[in-house]
Amino acid sequence: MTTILDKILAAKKGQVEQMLLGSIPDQLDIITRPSLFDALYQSEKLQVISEIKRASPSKGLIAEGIIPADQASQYANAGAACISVLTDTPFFQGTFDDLAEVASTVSIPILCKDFIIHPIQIDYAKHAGASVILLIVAALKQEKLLSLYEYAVSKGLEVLVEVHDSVELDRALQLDAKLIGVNNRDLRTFQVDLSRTAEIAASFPFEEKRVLISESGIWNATDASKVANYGASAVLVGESLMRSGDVQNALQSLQVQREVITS
Ligand SMILES: O=P(O)(O)OC[C@@H](O)[C@@H](O)c1c[nH]c2ccccc12
Repeated sequence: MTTILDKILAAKKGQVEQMLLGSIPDQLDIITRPSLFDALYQSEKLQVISEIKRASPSKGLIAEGIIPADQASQYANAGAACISVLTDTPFFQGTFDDLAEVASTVSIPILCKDFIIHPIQIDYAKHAGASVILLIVAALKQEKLLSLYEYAVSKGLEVLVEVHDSVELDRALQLDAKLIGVNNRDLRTFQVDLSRTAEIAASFPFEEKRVLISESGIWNATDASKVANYGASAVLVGESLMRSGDVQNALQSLQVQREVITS
């Protein structure tokens, strides 16, 4: 069965070929951003990574005509730990220009949310001002995953490694990834199930100075408390914040108290 991830990755190969033919845009942003890991590790409150998300394959159009800089300022003012910017165009209607616009507006960490399969995408992310990139374990063979991980680290970037089951968690741990995200959305069926975070948390080595981030399907304080109790340090939230008429209130309601796990 061809999954949405297969389709996205096939399109991404074409985009990378185009990128390789052109030249990388000039580096726009030279500010040093604080470390996302430091903001999350042993935080007493659940932290929020808030996403700029115009559209998605599962939900279609979410927020047409938004201005990324405005949305980003609202997130930062509300106390977001990091802003995630989708840069994939065909499926999510994001761009590297969105990322650059956000980078020139806020000084908190910025995550480039894309389907990275080639180092040139990491160069683009860095040049547009990202301080963190996403690598999706399900999208990459281990050797490729490792080489992209090392390339990003060599460029001074932090890496969020996304997993969806315990086999993938083992692969993330082989890289010695410190920031590990579990996607509650199954990319084959689009079903969201917060107990995915519980599953991963059950075998997550919290005592090893790593943080677990619960991604997708977080709508309210009840959801946030659930994943905080499983052990998540942060949530990655797109749709519910994009649709909210009161970003400050919506975001702050997710910053629930959590129990700090120390070894
Ligand atoms: O809009 P949501 O359900 O709050 O989800 C946000 C984020 O987790 C989701 O956009 C996401 C998680 N992993 C990804 C990988 C690629 C693209 C998108 C994603």
